[in-house]
This record gives sequence, C-alpha cells and structure tokens, in this order.
Amino acid sequence: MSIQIRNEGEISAILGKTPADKLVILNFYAAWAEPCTQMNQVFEAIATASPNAATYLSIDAEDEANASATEEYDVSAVPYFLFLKNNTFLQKVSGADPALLKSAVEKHSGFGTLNLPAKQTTVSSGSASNGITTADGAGGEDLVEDINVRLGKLVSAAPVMLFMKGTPAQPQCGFSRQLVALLREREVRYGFFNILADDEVRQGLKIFSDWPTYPQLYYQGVLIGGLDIVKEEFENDPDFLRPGIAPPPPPPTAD
Ligand SMILES: N[C@@H](CCC(=O)N[C@@H](CS)C(=O)NCC(=O)O)C(=O)O
Repeated sequence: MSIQIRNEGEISAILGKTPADKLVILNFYAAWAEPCTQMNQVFEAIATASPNAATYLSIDAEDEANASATEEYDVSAVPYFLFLKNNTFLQKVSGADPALLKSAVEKHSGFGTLNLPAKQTTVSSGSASNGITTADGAGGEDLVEDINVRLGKLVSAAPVMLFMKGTPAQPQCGFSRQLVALLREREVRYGFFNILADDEVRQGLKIFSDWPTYPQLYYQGVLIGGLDIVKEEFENDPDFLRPGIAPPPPPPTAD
C-alpha cells in the first residue's frame, strides 16, 4: 500500500530516512479527476505487487497542506508521478498511462518485470491532460466535434470548475491568483484546469463559452464568469457557491 501524505513535512521526513539506492515515487492526484481514480488503482496495484521496489507516496495535489510540495515539484497537471532516488529527479510520468507508469517502476527499481492483473495495465483510449481523459481526434470535422465534446466534459469535471493560468498553489496571473484567494476565503471546493498547459483548451474554451479571458469559473458545467463577475456575486450574495445552494444564473455575455 502507498503512504498517504498529510503535509509537506512528511515527504521531507520520508525522503530523509530513505536509503540512497531506494526508489521513491510521488503520486500527485486530485480527488475529483476520474483519470486519477484509475491511476491511483494502478499505483496501489504496483505497490501491492512489489512493495519493496519503491517507497510509494500518495499526495492530494489540492490539499492546502501540500501546496508547497506541489509548487516545489512543479505539479501543473494530475495525475502526475515523480520518480526520485537519493533525492534526485529521475523521471516524471504525467497523465493516465498505466503501461508507462509500470515500465518506469521496472526501469528505476531494478526489481525486474512486475506481474499485474491485465486490466491494470491497459492504456485508456484517450490521452490525459490536466487530469482529464480526452478523446483522440481523427481530423477535420471529427476533430472539431471532439474538441467540443472534450470541453463539455471538462467544464463539468467537478461541480465547481476553475479554468485558470497556473495552479491554485502557483497561479501565473494576478486575476487567477485573486480568484483562487476568493474561493479559498469562502472555503469553496473546486476542480481546476491549468489552461497554460493546454493551448487547445485555452483557445477552444473562449469560443465554446463565448468568454475571451481567464480565469473562468463554472458551476455544474455552466459558466458563471471571470474574476469581476465572481467578485460581484460574492459581494451580493454571502451564500454564493455555498455547498447545496445554487448560484444565480450566469451573465449573458462578457463585456
Ligand atoms: N477582468 C477580467 C480579467 C481577466 C483577463 O483580462 N485575463 C486576460 C489576461 S490574464 C486573459 O485571459 N487573456 C486571454 C489569454 O491570455 O488567453 C476578469 O474579470 O476575469
């Protein structure tokens, strides 16, 4: 079984007492992201099949207590696996790719071939980005359709979804930083997508939602707006986005 990390200090303590030749694998995940659920199962299956091959750490990338770790290890998307030995970076595996994760463990642990149940090593049909599994577009009309299908899934990936520049732990723009601070202040739980890591989403969502800028906040797949709108909503309604209470309808257009 992997070790569930509760704060950044636990990672340092474990790294500090791990022998120099032993592999350490950090699994950064988000609870709301379906590809993370799948990869968490693969991670646990590997840890169970080969408990001595590595020290296996599971880290909730959205937990405030782990914010400095996600910053230090530059986690901009989940699932995200980091391979370390003697505190030195060896490899990262980003996205939901069970076969790649398995082969990276085999390569760096020196423990040979891992025997896992077949279903644990099947690569899903899509590629993963920012924690969301996407369809592989074939081109032309199919591709356009796939982008819209993908965006439709993305905006509903969590009840409250924030599309931002950077991550909550490391916002890359003042507007995104302010919106993260507002949500944190109001204790709103949300999923996030770093649009700087995916230009297709960055440009596509502007058209899809007819909103030209970031951040963009969605509630149950419906656009609420950018920073100015969300700020206004919080000022006008103390219950805005409070769990169990629906927000007012979204504004018709960006100005
Ligand atoms: N007043 C806007 C500010 C947001 C904004 O102007 N964002 C710009 C700069 S970070 C943006 O996203 N530009 C489009 C882009 O970078 O793709 C709001 O309420 O959200």
